[in-house]
Amino acid sequence: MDQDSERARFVDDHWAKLVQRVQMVMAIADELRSGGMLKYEPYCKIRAADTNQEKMRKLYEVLHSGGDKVKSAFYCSLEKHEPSLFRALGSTGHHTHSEKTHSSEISPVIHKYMKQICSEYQHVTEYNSLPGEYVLLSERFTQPLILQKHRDRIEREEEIRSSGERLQQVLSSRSSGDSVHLSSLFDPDDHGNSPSSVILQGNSGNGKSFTVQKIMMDWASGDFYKGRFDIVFHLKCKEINLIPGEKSLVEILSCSCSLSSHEISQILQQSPEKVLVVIDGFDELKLTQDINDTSAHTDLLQKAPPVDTLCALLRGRILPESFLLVSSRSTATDTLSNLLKGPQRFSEIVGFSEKGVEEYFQKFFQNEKLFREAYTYVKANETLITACSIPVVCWIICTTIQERFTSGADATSGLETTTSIYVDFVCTLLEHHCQGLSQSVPTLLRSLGQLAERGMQEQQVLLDEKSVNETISDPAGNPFLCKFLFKRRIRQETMFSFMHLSFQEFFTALYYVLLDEEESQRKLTRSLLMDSFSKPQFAAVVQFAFGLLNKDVRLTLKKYGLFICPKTQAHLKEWILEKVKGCFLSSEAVFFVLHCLYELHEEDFVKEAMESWKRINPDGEFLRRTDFCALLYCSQCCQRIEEISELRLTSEDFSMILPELHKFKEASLIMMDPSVSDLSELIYALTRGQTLSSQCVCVGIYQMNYPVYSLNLSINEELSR
Ligand SMILES: Nc1ncnc2c1ncn2[C@@H]1O[C@H](COP(=O)(O)OP(=O)(O)OP(=O)(O)O)[C@@H](O)[C@H]1O
Repeated sequence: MDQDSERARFVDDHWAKLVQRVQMVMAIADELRSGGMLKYEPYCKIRAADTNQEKMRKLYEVLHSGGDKVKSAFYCSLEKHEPSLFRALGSTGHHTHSEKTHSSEISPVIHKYMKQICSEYQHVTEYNSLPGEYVLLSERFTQPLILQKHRDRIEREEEIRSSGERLQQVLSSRSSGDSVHLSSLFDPDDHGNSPSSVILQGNSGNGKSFTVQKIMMDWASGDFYKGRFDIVFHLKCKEINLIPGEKSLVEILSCSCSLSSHEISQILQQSPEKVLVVIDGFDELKLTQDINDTSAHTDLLQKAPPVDTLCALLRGRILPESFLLVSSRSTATDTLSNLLKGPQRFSEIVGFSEKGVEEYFQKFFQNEKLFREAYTYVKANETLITACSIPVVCWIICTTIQERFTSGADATSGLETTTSIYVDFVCTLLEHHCQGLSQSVPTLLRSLGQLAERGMQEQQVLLDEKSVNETISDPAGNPFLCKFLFKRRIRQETMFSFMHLSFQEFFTALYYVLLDEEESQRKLTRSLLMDSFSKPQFAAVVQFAFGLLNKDVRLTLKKYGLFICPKTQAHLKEWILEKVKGCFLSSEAVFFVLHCLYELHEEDFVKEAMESWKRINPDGEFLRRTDFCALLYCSQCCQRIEEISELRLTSEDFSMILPELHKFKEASLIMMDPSVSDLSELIYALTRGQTLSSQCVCVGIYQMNYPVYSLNLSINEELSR
């Protein structure tokens, strides 16, 4: 097909849109007339028509009768007088002279920009990186679960309350197993419609900035959006807040990348419909004007305060044909949505799925053995594996475990407590994800604790806006809170929550231990501990409270001006000593106490408690791996334990407890499906005196859940020598 026919085809194909959108009809008609393509009479008819659409219809009669040559002339005139529309329709591929010069000038510039993005964005500086240290993005980035769906109130509540396996089931039911891939964020929906702007919502630490970095890197490497976006710009709202004076969009973009204002201006004018601007951290933008402001700021080069210029871009006043991807915490999504041009699409980074957590650990350790050890340990702890769905928690846990490996220990020796990981998480967000807090850290954490406790007392995880506003001074700027909008009949309702129930429990515990002596006596000791066993919803709170008493944890809290009164520490410890010395504890209470001691992680005190515990009776209950780790740690802390009865052991548990067995004066074990080697190891250990010295061990052997036989292995000191 020759050039004229191609251009004629273009005009025919886009005629319906041209009729609606061409504004400069008379300028085009004048040019056609002076080029001898339009006679006087039809020219007058066009001029006499009332509307642009009518003028275009009259013009078409001329184009139609004039054939490809006239249509080709119209095509060139259109390019000149309606450049934006012309580019939006995506020309013929046969470039006119001016197109050719532009693209040949611009593509090396874009190419250079892409190379520069690749070299900059492939590196990640971590929170603990020393100067000059970095890791590669490819060694860390793991695709998070992204949903393009608002969940209703019941669904949200279910997600916040579920943990472990159950949470995974709940999340996969939300996505029918499909996470949206980053490369598909702008794909057409089922009706063939593509969005102009995409909202990428996510809680603090869920990886919005990280995801943006990955998108930039993949576009610049040619993996994403090829052919769709010629150029992708990256703006960070927290940096825009700091740009002084008045700036045009072109100037703001040039502040954030290696291109000059002139190069940017050329690129934007040539094909605005091939431009994607990624704006990270809308929640951090210090809005200066009313979001309903209607000032006409439409020019790429018009100067205004940088935040106002950015708002004009978000509204679609500047560069209306471009595409926007804007990340925000949930606390600012409603404001963003009111501002942002349409059609919009909502997407949410929910965090890592279990598979994502596994992949992250694999990438982090890059060693199969270390990965297995670390992952198995974390997977066994329901609270930790649930918290790992927050990517930054994965980083904290892997970094902590790796330090243990480096110092020669295995993942399970001198384990980190769950509380210490939660404290690290809070510190990380306070240090790296809070800019310009409007209040002191102690005030912020105390108010969060108060809110958390109120919810716990009322057994609520979704907290109404009124209670939140009464307790928290700036909920929108608080990285620990999430905000949801729900439909309620004909209105919207706003609710808040913590990232997960376990964080609500943690903040409640923090609140209790930070109270002054009198308040702590009233709230914690008298009310909560007195009947802690009848308030199962507070079990995790009490365990976290013990975790917060740990010496290292207290030292960390002290850095933030948070002090736990010595009397509160003493009360909690006295309470647990009374529990273990006193009456018979149910199997549930046994594990509860073991976990409190584990979280406290203070060897001397654990020794005292274990040695005064008369009879530890798990009552044949099935032990979770975390229960077992807590028991193991507690027995490692002391020399002698009176009695443990009906301790049910799998083959794996058995090999873990065997080195500690000699500490129990009396032990009755239930061994589930033991192998011959388990039994011979037991006998070997007993008779070699590794375990028994005036000790009594009874072993019930179970096969397929049925008792098969029992052994009474009491050996006196003489024999064991
Ligand atoms: N997809 C991911 N793959 C690997 N690590 C991730 C991922 N997402 C986040 N992380 C880890 O979590 C940390 C925090 O992520 P990021 O800074 O992107 O959070 P954010 O959502 O932007 O938080 P905020 O709203 O507070 O700005 C990262 O530095 C990184 O260590």
